[in-house]
Amino acid sequence: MKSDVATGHRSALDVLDAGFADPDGVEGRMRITDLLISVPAIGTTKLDRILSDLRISRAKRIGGLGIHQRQRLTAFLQQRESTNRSRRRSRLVVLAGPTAVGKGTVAAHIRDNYPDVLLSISATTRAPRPGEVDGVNYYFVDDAEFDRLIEAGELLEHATVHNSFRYGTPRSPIEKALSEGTSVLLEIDLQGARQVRARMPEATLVFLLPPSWDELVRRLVGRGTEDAVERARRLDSAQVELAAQDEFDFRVTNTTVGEAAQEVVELIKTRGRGPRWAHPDAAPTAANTARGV
Ligand SMILES: Nc1nc2c(ncn2[C@@H]2O[C@H](COP(=O)(O)OP(=O)(O)O)[C@@H](O)[C@H]2O)c(=O)[nH]1
Ligand SMILES: Nc1ncnc2c1ncn2[C@@H]1O[C@H](COP(=O)(O)OP(=O)(O)O)[C@@H](O)[C@H]1O
Repeated sequence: MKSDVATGHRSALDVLDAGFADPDGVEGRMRITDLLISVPAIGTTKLDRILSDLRISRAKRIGGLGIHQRQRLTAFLQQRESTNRSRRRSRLVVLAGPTAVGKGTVAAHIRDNYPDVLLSISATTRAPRPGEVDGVNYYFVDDAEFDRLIEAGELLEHATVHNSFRYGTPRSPIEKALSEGTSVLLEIDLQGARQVRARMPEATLVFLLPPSWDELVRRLVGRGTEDAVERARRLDSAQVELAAQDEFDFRVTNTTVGEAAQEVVELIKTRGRGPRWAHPDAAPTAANTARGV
């Protein structure tokens, strides 16, 4: 664990400024090596490389730096602080759950009402439905293009869903958004959620639950997009999918779309990671954990 005794809980930039202002004071006499080692994620290995890049010798103290060395060190620490700030703010959140629970509906509500969250647009080999727009709902591609995306490493995850078409998450828009401090929501199936967990353990996984089994069946029938045989098949997989809910960090019940969307957005904005690391208050509450499903 890093000790911040040397910097007294202040940021390294504050200590640097104090050292420049008073070269003979405590900060001015502080060694550059001690200052840099107090910065999170800088260890002895990185230290030498950073000092060499900044063209500062190990023996230097803050007060003894030349003007150009000061400028280079200040720019380096500013850049580091701003990168850390954006990393802290942005989250990758995966929303999954059984068929017809309302994943698409809740995700669309978030896209339309919370513009600061980026809803990832998947690539798929299925044909567009009436009203669906390429590049808005999905990137509609053929099998050859899907193979190319996989081979080029352009998909963060991909899976064949409901035994029929292939779906995958384009990697680069997500990496760009996260590096700019924008949170990203993926609405994907269970296989995809597991792949994301394996590849990006820092992602937050949210499982959307129906208020009851009967309501799930009503929604599937009410949507009217599958025939009776396909509905029966999907309900079988829904049983299997519901059994996986404990793999997820949080569970949100989709009783009303607006409230479920709001709960997901609150998880995006306030929870960095799952309960393994989060504050105890972050544990799912009785209110958002469905019973008897
Ligand atoms: N693994 C994975 N699943 C996805 C992706 N995009 C969508 N899905 C899932 O594919 C399933 C089918 O979605 P869709 O074609 O919109 O059909 P619908 O759910 O029957 O309306 C849903 O369970 C989505 O969560 C993706 O990029 N990766
Ligand atoms: N909170 C809700 N209350 C009532 N109906 C809902 C709710 N959320 C979604 N639905 C309806 O349930 C059906 C399935 O939703 P959909 O978003 O297509 O599910 P999924 O993407 O999980 O397969 C749709 O007809 C949708 O309008």
